[in-house]
Amino acid sequence: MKKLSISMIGVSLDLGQSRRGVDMGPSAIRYAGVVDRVEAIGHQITDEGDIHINAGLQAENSDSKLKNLKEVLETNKKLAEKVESVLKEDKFPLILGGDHSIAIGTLAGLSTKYKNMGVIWYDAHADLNTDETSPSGNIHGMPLAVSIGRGDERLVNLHRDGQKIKPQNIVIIGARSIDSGERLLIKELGIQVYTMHEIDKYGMTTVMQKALQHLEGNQVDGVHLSLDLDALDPLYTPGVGTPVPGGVSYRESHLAMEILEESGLITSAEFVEVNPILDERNKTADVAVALMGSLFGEKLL
Ligand SMILES: NC(=[NH2+])NCCC[C@H](N)C(=O)O
Ligand SMILES: [Mn+2]
Ligand SMILES: [Mn+2]
Repeated sequence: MKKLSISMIGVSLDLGQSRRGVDMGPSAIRYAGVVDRVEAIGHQITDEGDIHINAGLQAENSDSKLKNLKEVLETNKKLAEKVESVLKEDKFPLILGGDHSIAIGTLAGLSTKYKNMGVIWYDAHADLNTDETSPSGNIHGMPLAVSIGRGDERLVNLHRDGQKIKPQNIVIIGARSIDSGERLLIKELGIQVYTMHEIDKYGMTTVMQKALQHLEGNQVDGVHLSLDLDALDPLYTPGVGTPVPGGVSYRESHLAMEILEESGLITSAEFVEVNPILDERNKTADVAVALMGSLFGEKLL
């Protein structure tokens, strides 16, 4: 496997959703041993520290359609700049969340280099809501919509104006909680979604192969993995704010990461939604680091 030079960026933001604590995710993932794990495979990794915002505990604005918009914008702007600068040094960006709203900044930063980027969205949710369709007003349910140019223009135009990724370059894997507005958008744009149904029916190997074939068919110039720990069954990852039963297993997730690694297509990754307050003895961060092991080329033999 190719030796990478990885830049790890923590984003301690929990204001894209309503349950506090996911801002401590980067710290939990560090304690779970990410640096040693990745170095043992033979990669070089630099910890760039955290991007954070000093919002105190007051922030949540409960009846807004875009909760904590100001803080989410500010944090994502900083993240997009950081990702852009890491790419200029030819490093592999590895982003630790934080809630999933940080994908807005990640994808904006990545879009400065990759003009036809593929995205694998490994998640129980589609995160395709806009402020108009969201049942919660939580921005962590909106990052994919924002990145294809839908929703509030302050979010859509973050870092660079307009669309950052093409809807046909998105593959969602593991979905099992999709809101009605998201369902309409998926149908309207023909976004590829492999729900739990397809994973159960065809198996993870077939699903991942189809996902990668689809992206290769589109001649993508890079592939970003955005992995929300709630894609896994809460049995394995209890430390997430929006758990949904009936999820992907631990083994299936390792298999998915191994197939991504074998493809050699992944050019950046983020692991989000680890909430240590809701977790059991850092189990969820441990799973995140184990999956990073497989993604970066750890082998059983
Ligand atoms: N990244 C996540 N965990 N997103 C959960 C989104 C839940 C729901 N669809 C919403 O919009 O509020
Ligand atoms: Mn999710
Ligand atoms: Mn998500």
